[in-house]
Formats: sequence, C-alpha cells, structure tokens
Amino acid sequence: MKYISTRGDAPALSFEDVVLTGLANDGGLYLPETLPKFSAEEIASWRGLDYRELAFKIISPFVDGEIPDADLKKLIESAYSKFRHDAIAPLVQTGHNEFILELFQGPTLAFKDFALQFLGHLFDYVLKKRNQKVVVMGATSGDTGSAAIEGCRDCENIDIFILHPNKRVSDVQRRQMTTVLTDNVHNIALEGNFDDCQNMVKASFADQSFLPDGRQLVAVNSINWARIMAQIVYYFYAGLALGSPARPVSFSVPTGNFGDIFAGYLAKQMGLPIDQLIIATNSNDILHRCISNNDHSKQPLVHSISPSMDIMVSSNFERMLFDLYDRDGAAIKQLMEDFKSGEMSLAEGPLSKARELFSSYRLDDKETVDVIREVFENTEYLLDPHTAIGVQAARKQRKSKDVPMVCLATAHPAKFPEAVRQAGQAADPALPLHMRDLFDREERYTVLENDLAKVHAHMAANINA
Ligand SMILES: Cc1ncc(COP(=O)(O)O)c(C=O)c1O
Ligand SMILES: N[C@@H](CCOP(=O)(O)O)C(=O)O
Repeated sequence: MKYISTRGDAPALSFEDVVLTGLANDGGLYLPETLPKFSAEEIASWRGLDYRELAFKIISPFVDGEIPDADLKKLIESAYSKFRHDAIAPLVQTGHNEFILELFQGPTLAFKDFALQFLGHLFDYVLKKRNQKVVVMGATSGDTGSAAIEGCRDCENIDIFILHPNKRVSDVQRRQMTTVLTDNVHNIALEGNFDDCQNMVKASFADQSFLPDGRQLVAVNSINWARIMAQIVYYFYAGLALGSPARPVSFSVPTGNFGDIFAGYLAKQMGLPIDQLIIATNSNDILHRCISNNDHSKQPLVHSISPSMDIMVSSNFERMLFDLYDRDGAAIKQLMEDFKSGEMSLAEGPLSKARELFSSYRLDDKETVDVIREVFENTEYLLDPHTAIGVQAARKQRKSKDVPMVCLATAHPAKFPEAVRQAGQAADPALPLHMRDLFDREERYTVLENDLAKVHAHMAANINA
C-alpha cells in the first residue's frame, strides 16, 4: 500500500513512513493510493468480533504486511487496554432507532483516544525498531493534546510539544495536559486561537531547520493518516452492532477539523452501507456554509462553549476535496492557494457530489445549552456540548426514522462543566476515578507569543538530548 499526497507533487510513502510524518512536502495531506474494499459477505462475517478483533481486520490492509500480524495485534491490544468500558465504544439507545456511540471511554475522555492510544504504541514500536528519536508537534483546541500526551508520555524516543490556545480550552482540558510532568512532555499556551496553533504546526513541518541534527517532526493531529485510519473502525463497529451490512446506518458527527467525519466517509467507501453522514458544527460553521451555500470563506473564529470545535480551517476537508475533484492534485493545489487569501468555491460537480454525501447543520451556544437541558430532562442522559450539537443536527437533518441514527459522543461532559452548568445542572459531572485529583495536581506550561521564531527557539532549547 502506497500513500500519496492530495497535491500530487510529493513522493509516495510506505505505511511506516507515513506514520512518521505530518504534511507532505508539497503542503498536501497523505492518504492511501487505493482504499481496501470489503464485500457485504466479508463484513457480515465480522459479526460478533470484539472491538480489537475488528480493528485488526480494518487496519491490517492499510499496514499491508509492513508490521507482522502478531505485532500489529499486540499493538491494538495495548491501545485499547486502558478503556473503561468492555465494549470500548458502547452504544446507548436514546429513542426509537436513535443511538449514542460513546467514544469517551478512553483515558482522556474524548474520541481522540481511539487513534492516539494506538498511535502512541505504534510510534514506540517503529522508533525502537529504527533506533530513531523524533519530535512530536501538535496543535489542540483541547482534546487532541491530552490524548496525544497520554499516548506518547512513556515513549522514550519522543519529545512531545503541544500548542493550545491560551485561555481557550476548558480548565479540565488544560490540566489534563499540563499536569503531566514527565521530561519529554512540553506544553505551550499560545497567545492566539486554535487556527494560529494549527498554522504554526503546519509551518514547522514545512521548515524543520530549527530541530537538532537528525531529528524530524511527527504529527499527532489528524493530518497524520494513522489518526484517520484508526477512527474508521468505530463506524464499522457501530454499523455491525445495528444490523449492517444487511441494514444501512446513519451517523451524525460533531465536526471541526473534518477528521472524524472523513473517517466515516472512508468507511462508506470501504463497503459499510451508510445512508446519511451529517456534519454538525457550532458557530464556527465554515463546513455547514460550504455544503449549504458553497460559502467556504474564513470568518473570525468565535469562542464557543464547544471549544474543541472552535476551528475555521478544517485540515481534512482537503482530503475530501481530493476525492470530490477525482484525485486531481493540481486542482487541489489551486483551491488551497485560493483559500489562503480567504475563500474558495467548489465547482458545480464536486459541490453536488458533496451534497449527495453529506447533510449539515449548525448550532449556536444557546441552542446547544437548550439541547443538553432538554435531553437530560427527558432521558437523564447528560450530553457534552459537542455531542449535543450532533444530536440536534441529527434530529433536524434525519431523512428516515427507519434507518438507525448514531450520534457520535465525542467527549465526556465532565470535561465541560461550564456548559453543563449553563444547562441547569446544579452539580458538576464527576470526573472518573483516575482524574479525581486533577485540580490538586501541579501544572507546568509555558505561555508564548504567536511568533514562529519564538516557538521554534523554545522547542530547540527544550528537546532532550
Ligand atoms: C470533543 C470533540 N468533538 C468533535 C471534534 C471535531 O472532530 P474533527 O476535528 O475530527 O472534526 C473535536 C475535535 O477535533 C472534539 O475534540
Ligand atoms: N478538536 C481538536 C483539534 C485538533 O484536531 P485534530 O483531530 O486534527 O487533532 C482538539 O481537541 O484538539
């Protein structure tokens, strides 16, 4: 299996090389040259597999023998060993043919653990094999950071630098990152927003000359192909549990960087009968505007009560565009050039394909709080603000009540006590046992200006020998 860039002008990479990279050197994002496709019979034969067994079936064609099967199985086994629920991704029924897929049962209480627990073990395995040290650099609007730190903290061949927007993540999210005091973990609170953090990471991949000799940057954001790959699994898992492949299933996905819903799109391309894929956004609604009005213009980023989705430049939309434009790298390069100056419009063909594939809906903070309140009053199920956006988008965009609708619960409500309070809950939702002392732990992080040279100087000075 070879991996190619969306901009068509970078060398093709093998699986291990693509795992140890970030952006392609033409500025594009890597994805597989061809997707594995599974027949309905093959998918049906997976009924009854547990999450790890299913993960192996879906991930192994992408690895394509570069890691021996027995080792890959062990990596998958370790990746899901710290989840707090036996099912790993439990489905909870909330109404007739309505389900919540709880993706927050991992160690940092967000869906990011599905890929980043796996990625941490994968990095460790590949780096030990190659006897190589790397610098991991990531941007977070709150959840990727802690999941990446948790995944990488025990990797002796890694220094990890995570940039979060200063004062723009919840206290729980910040403390989950900044209370990890191991030597190889470096937290930077950037004076800016998530897009500034993400820009800085992308600029750093383009010019890595600030690193000590022999080191390279590795990505933990969903620009890293392995992130997307690992997220495909739970779509199949939920689909199989609800009767696929005999029965189609729909998904509503709280969306920011477009990684999660892109994994859903890939699951569909690989053979899972998905009826609807709903893009659910907060007020930072560029993707909803794009699908509904062909308006893909940058607007000022709004600080919302669903901070992890406070993203304007959705990295993975580029991967989607690549398919919508029949994998024409030159066309993608041009679109991305246009977007740099503030906006781009999709041509008629790609736009109508996008509209066939996706529905979209947008909620502001007040609507989000109302949904959390109403769902709790009716069902006693407490939604986090991101999940609430997905739940309401599903209600508004659903085409058929006969098709099971799965709303992805991307985070645990205990990460966002402020939103939950606004929804009328008197007591903050309890953190799981392993985090009960989170607010007593010592924190360590460095506040830096939004200045690339300063961030690079800080990194260079703190990378362990
Ligand atoms: C809790 C939560 N929900 C939804 C999202 C959006 O996911 P994606 O960026 O893959 O679209 C994020 C961040 O990525 C998140 O942390
Ligand atoms: N919502 C994310 C933002 C980064 O997205 P990623 O999926 O590309 O890592 C976060 O919580 O950090």
